[in-house]
Amino acid sequence: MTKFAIQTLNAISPVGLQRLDRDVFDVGTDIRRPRAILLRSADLHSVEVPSSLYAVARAGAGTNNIPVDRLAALGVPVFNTPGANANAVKELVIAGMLLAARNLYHAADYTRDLVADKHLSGADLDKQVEAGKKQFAGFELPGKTLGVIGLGAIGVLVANAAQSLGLKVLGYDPAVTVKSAWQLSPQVEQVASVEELLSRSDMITLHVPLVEGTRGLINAQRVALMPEGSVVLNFARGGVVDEAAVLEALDSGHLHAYVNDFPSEAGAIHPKVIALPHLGASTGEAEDNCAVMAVDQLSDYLLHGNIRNAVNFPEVVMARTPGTTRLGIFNENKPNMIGQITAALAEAGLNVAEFTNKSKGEYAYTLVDVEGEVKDALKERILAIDGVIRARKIEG
Ligand SMILES: NC(=O)C1=CN([C@@H]2O[C@H](COP(=O)(O)OP(=O)(O)OC[C@H]3O[C@@H](n4cnc5c(N)ncnc54)[C@H](O)[C@@H]3O)[C@@H](O)[C@H]2O)C=CC1
Ligand SMILES: O=C(O)C(=O)COP(=O)(O)O
Repeated sequence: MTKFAIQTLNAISPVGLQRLDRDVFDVGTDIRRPRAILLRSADLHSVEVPSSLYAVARAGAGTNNIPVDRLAALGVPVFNTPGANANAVKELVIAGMLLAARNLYHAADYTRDLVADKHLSGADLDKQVEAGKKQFAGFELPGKTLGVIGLGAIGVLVANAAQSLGLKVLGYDPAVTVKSAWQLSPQVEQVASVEELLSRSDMITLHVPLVEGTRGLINAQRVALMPEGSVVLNFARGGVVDEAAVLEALDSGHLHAYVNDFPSEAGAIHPKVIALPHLGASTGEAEDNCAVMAVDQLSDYLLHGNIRNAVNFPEVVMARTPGTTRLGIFNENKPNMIGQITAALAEAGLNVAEFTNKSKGEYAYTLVDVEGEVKDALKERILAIDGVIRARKIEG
């Protein structure tokens, strides 16, 4: 059997990689015609998609670094790992709230300077510590209001944690899932608009994907709605915030701080910005969780054609029927596709043992287990059906 070649474009946790049986998979950075790409934040937009490619797996949540639509049109699923790094981000958001509320970043700089630059020690150091501390006096979290925009895997954890720290929590998500709604603390108040959330929050935190609809979500008009002295936390993506508008509001004193995970040239050196080097998912635990989930989903797809957690195709999982050959077929979501596919199978004299088809947006995916030999001519016949994008024969 030819091995599946998997190219890794970022450091992926060995806890995940070791789940790939090396008798079945070749794994490395230097693979020329990969069947699959396994990555974190590497930018795939500028990379030519190799014709050999069957799948892309993102060990993480955000897929804005991947040409998801272009790959869907080629019948290439893009997997991600929903929730696998959510706790790591939640903890950093809580840390970010405290950094801003207690002015910790500047306070630590102040004490370092007393020793490193001013060379103070002993009683002189104690004196300056006590004299300087008043400029860093902050505020406490209980009683303050946190607005959470995006109540998915991360937003729900942040909302619940903030609630248990004594904050009043407002949430906004126009497409909240049933799963999120079940997990969300009943004390979190859902508001009807971003505007309402902004005008009632002392701090806001963003947990939406970067897509066309969320680019520049926090802009000058919306910043103006926030109360004087409020804080913006952005652990989603840089592009969700119009940073120039936020910097202006920091300069005018309207905003107190901007804590984010996506440094820009202007932001990184601004005195009221705390810019971290994209650390949200950088814990051993999150890296292991994401790698395990990405690897398991990817190998299940390569070996069995099952699709779980693809952002561009529906969830299609079917147990293998012993003694059959499996076909995985991607097609446009339009009428009479199933009829034409099953007609082609019947013409070839093949009996269908199991069949499942699901659609998501513009595309659909079929898994079918057939009894008898699947000849190349049948695959060609299926590929010739108008609207079929890709067909793959998966041996048992
Ligand atoms: N800083 C970091 O290292 C990390 C950043 N992220 C970022 O966080 C994002 C969210 O991650 P998850 O919570 O795991 O994703 P998720 O898919 O579970 O949740 C996203 C939520 O945003 C909602 N949403 C979409 N558009 C919206 C809008 N216009 N207004 C309000 N809500 C909207 C969706 O309905 C969904 O409930 C990722 O897409 C990624 O960009 C994720 C992990 C680590
Ligand atoms: O999962 C995400 O969306 C992240 O932003 C984490 O990115 P990373 O895997 O740390 O490069």
